[in-house]
Amino acid sequence: MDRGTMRESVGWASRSGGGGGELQPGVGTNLACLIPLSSPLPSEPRMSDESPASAVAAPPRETRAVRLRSLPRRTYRFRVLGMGLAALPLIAVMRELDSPWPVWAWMGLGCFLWPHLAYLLARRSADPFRAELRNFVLDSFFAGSWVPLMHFNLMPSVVLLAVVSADKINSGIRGLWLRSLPGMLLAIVAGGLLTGFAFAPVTSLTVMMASLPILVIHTLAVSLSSYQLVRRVQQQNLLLEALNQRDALTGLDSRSHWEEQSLALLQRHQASGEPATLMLIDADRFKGINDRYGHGAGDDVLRAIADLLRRELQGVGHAGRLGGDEFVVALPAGLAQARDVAERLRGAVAALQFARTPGLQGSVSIGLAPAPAAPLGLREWLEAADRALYRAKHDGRNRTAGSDALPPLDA
Ligand SMILES: Nc1nc2c(ncn2[C@@H]2O[C@H](COP(=O)(O)OP(=O)(O)OP(=O)(O)O)[C@@H](O)[C@H]2O)c(=O)[nH]1
Repeated sequence: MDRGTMRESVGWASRSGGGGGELQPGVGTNLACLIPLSSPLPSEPRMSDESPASAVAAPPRETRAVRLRSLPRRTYRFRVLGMGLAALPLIAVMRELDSPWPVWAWMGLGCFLWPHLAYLLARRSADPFRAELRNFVLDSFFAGSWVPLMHFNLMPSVVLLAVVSADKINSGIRGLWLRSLPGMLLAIVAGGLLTGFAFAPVTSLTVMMASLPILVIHTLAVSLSSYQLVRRVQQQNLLLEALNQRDALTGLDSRSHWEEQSLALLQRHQASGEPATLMLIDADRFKGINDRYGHGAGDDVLRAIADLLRRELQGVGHAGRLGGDEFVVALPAGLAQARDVAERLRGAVAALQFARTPGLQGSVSIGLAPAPAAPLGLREWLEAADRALYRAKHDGRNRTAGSDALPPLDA
């Protein structure tokens, strides 16, 4: 390995390089879905690709498939409820207008039949998610058509249009609101032509009362769903943060988390003289272990080294995996104490036995460097430890060496 190659990125880049959404619609509060769905709806694949959240691992295919299949079922009861509530102001206005039977039939179709029909259509579709999107657009069409049929009665018209629009936006599905707009406008114009654009905007107290349930329940449902979404995002952020701080294979600090912790130690050292030594640990001839015993056995060795590190450190210092077969520890200790720790660790690694891989033996080389004085930083500290590690490798491996500013340590 070329130890002369210094690393980048806060001073370093891993030598071996190893070790290293979609926008989830938050709610189904469509007029058809007044109550938030218990879990986020899956979004369209194309949309998810564009979303910044797609950087986060997408759910496994099976989970997505199950969600897609279950979407119509989850939407169904909310569509039944939402359309049912919309029927209240509609009936109140139609009674006042003494509407003809086709208007009643249209209301009955939209409010009471459509939710069941939509469910059947989506369930029978080869692509239930897209079928549900079409259903959402048709929900808007119904809402739009009811406005002229109510002769533009102000309060229920505004409530229905606002609710149905808010639901599209609130669904989190990009473009859904815009896509449903033409259908809604078309329905308003078509209904207007049928009624001769009859205009009676004054809302009676009865109609106002009948409009309240959908208004109140919708507002509460949107608030609740937003609350749930925010909570879920908060929890996922915490989870992501925790994952970012850990190396997946060994459970030690991830590189970035280790850098944060160690920088703090270095700063304390430079501010108050707190002792600090860096320990850079590299598995010897690790490529050979992989080649001979397989990557699984190599992983076992890395995990075992990490376990020994944890046991040795007992929570003192910051141990991380820089990447590949390289570990690093920032110890709040002087060089002599750090050397003791390093030697114990080295001996323990050399004595490792692997039940699953008899004959497998590992060893590590370790470079030590005391913390540099200001203004030198983490980069320089790591470089000093890297030079020491280079010497340990060069002198035959399975040994500990001090940085070039120090007298060499015995193996
Ligand atoms: N099993 C396993 N191998 C890894 C992992 N990450 C990197 N490696 C391998 O670790 C090896 C590291 O080899 P090098 O550091 O280049 O050299 P080496 O064989 O250890 O030799 P010296 O360090 O000079 O003693 C490479 O073959 C990588 O493919 C990992 O997470 N698991």
